[in-house]
Amino acid sequence: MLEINDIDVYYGASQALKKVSTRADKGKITAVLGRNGVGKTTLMQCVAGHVLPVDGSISWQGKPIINDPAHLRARHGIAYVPQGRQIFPLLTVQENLETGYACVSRKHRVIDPEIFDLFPVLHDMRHRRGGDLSGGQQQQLAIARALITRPELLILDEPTEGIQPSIIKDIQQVIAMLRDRGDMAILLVEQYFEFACELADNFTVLDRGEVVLEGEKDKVNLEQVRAHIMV
Ligand SMILES: Nc1ncnc2c1ncn2[C@@H]1O[C@H](COP(=O)(O)OP(=O)(O)OP(=O)(O)O)[C@@H](O)[C@H]1O
Repeated sequence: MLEINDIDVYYGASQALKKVSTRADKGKITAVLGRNGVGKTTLMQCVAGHVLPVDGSISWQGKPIINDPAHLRARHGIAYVPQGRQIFPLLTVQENLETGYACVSRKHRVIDPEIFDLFPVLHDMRHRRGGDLSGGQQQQLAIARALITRPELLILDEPTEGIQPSIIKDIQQVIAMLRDRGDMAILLVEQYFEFACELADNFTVLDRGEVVLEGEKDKVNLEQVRAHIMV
């Protein structure tokens, strides 16, 4: 579904990604792992359309998208939950969710009750401001906002960062459930090895902008994967 081949990215003279390739398939989770600053977010931003590689290709559902702007990719089913969540603190939970409407046709501009089934706390807090939510609740809101767009590719950039363990478990269950539905590909950036390991079907491990390990979970050496993300 999503295929990334040999992409190179530069920030000025500094090369952030070197010939990076990976893929994401329907009903599967590809975990992108690596230490701080190795290029994980840059890779996600290339898929979402916020960073333009100088070389290589990205195709989504068989079509090249590298020149498509971010809003078009969102309309074509690619949803990005950025690192740090980036919810709107002064908008209510309901209004934050409604910002996702921009990517969908008029008839789909409703909040699917399933979203509140997945995240009941958001229903209870729907009239509260986003900024009043805990970090974990904000992460749930950011994922829910992405789901409003009915994505077929969900990009999650470090969803466990700064979140208390009980909510991490809830988020893990939701991500597993979305995968198991079988109609969505998921790209998951993580530094928390156990979380990634429980969820991943495939791994892509980056180090200094390069893929140093990749493969299906039952074929890669998990201790090697772990070693690459230990500080
Ligand atoms: N906008 C930018 N301008 C210049 N350099 C950048 C920019 N964004 C990222 N970088 C640099 O590119 C490299 C990769 O950064 P990136 O954020 O993609 O890594 P990461 O693996 O996601 O790190 P983290 O886990 O800390 O989020 C780093 O050296 C970073 O300093």
